Amino acid sequence: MEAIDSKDKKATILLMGLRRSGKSSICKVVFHNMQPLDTLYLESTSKPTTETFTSLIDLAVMELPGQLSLFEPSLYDSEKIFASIGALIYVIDSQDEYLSALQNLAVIINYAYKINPKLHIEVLIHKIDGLSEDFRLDTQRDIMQRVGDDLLDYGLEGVQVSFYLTSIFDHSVYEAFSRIVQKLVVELPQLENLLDLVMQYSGFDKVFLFDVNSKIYVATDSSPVDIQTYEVCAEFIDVTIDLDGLYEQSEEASRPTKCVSRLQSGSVLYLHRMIRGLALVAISSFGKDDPRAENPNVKNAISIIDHNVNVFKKSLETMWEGSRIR
Ligand SMILES: Nc1nc2c(ncn2[C@@H]2O[C@H](COP(=O)(O)OP(=O)(O)OP(=O)(O)O)[C@@H](O)[C@H]2O)c(=O)[nH]1
Repeated sequence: MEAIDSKDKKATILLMGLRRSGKSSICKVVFHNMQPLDTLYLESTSKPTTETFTSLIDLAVMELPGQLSLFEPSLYDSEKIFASIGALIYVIDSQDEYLSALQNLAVIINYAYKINPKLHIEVLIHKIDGLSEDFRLDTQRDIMQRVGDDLLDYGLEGVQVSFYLTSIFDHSVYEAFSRIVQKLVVELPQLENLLDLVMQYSGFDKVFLFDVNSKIYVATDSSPVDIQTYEVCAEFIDVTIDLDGLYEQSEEASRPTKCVSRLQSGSVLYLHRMIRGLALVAISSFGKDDPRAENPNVKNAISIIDHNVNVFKKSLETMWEGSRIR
């Protein structure tokens, strides 16, 4: 198992949960663009596996199979792993009876927190596609209450745990991963400030800094994220970027670095490739009747936007040079 060295700018997220809770499916869908329905036939994972991806920070997502006992000394050194990870994601199958998962989670938090009190603990209440709207919220409330009670029993009432409702059949799992990854990016506040400036000076309504391959956004401006806007921007990446060749250095120079598209609704989508597999994707939601949409000056505006975005790209390069992981 790889040790984590902060000088390598690498952060590790550990993915845990009972058998069949959905861990492999989440990894395949988010990091390998697998179609959600194809996960139905995934074999149960029997050994710890690690996915790595290069982004603003290098990330490793390590999956521990649910069938293993947590502290299986022959397979891995759990103390070393917990000491080195940045975040623990625990996946709970919300369509199944989840009391044993909650007991397992409490044991893990108790163990992990003692080794690594700075650890971010993140709980995915997963497979919510099978639950009605009302039932989703009831389930979330029930799980949060029970986890709170369990932590109290362990004398761990100060431990922060975050909860997300997720499914691989919509964008909720990307949204959850985005928020978790952002917790590991030390420069997030500076990035947010810079993106606010880009937005303000370029007339955008929303700006994301995406990891192109996974569609996780590693930063966004400070306005709230609306899931539909996220979807439109994420799909724009698919339309404009040939994923297969993205990281091929030899062709790097010949690839277009930018794409602008006007939707029927009048909205303008803008994508500009950055460093390390990242892309800035922004949207200006001009309504159909908005005179700005028909304005011939939109073209002039684009060159101003290009300039602003290039300034942002330079700042990003400088930031990357000096970056560390949390
Ligand atoms: N309805 C629904 N099913 C899901 C979702 N995510 C995963 N599944 C299904 O859950 C089943 C188990 O998923 P896996 O990804 O193999 O679970 P795992 O946690 O990796 O299991 P182990 O390898 O045994 O530890 C598969 O049939 C998936 O198709 C989801 O969001 N919604």
